[in-house]
Amino acid sequence: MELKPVLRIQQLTFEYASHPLFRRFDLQLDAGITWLRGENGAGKTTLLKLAGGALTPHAGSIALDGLDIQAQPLAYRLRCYYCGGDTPQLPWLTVQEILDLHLSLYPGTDPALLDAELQAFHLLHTLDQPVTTLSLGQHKKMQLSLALALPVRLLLIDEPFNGLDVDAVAYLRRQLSAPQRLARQCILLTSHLDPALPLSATVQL
Ligand SMILES: Nc1ncnc2c1ncn2[C@@H]1O[C@H](COP(=O)(O)OP(=O)(O)OP(=O)(O)O)[C@@H](O)[C@H]1O
Repeated sequence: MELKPVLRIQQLTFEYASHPLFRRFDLQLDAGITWLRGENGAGKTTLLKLAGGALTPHAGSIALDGLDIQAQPLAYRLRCYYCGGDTPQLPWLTVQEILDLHLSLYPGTDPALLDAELQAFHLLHTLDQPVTTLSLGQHKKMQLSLALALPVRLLLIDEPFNGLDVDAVAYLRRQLSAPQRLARQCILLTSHLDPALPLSATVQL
């Protein structure tokens, strides 16, 4: 019996006004980690945003476990999380409020697991701070805590190790390499350096 890919991108076309980036682009990913490589400007972040539903394809289809991103956008997005390291989109919220928002957006998340991730990243003392007062590295750690705790099928992580301190890099590497995680999750990550993780595939743009 043929196994269906977790993520299936078919005939994807997307361009910014001045940049045709993807023309009839195909990609199929199974569970495990895929390293997305490419020079600056190749379109790595754009592809993560397309797969995460933050950008809409101009043509073609993207499906996660058979759920089409355009036909079933809510069901699709419940199954994926995009960790982009961007600045906060709701800057008036505290860290705790951002986390609570995600807990309600993603039913089935174990709050104790999220707490454990926050503890491992030394963020528990920041919960009552406005999210804008986090340092860049702390903000990344907050997003990564969510990435590790949310029960999603597809994890999209832009440059996971950029800006992290040495302990956090080691911790993240251990968590991403856990065999139970690799068996159930499809993780697509970008990195200019070898991520030193157990990879299922490498995709060069
Ligand atoms: N909002 C936008 N409007 C217009 N062009 C954009 C926009 N965002 C990105 N681009 C362009 O699209 C191209 C791909 O950008 P993208 O951020 O996806 O590249 P990348 O491979 O992630 O690069 P890097 O390795 O530098 O992070 C670049 O040429 C960039 O200038």
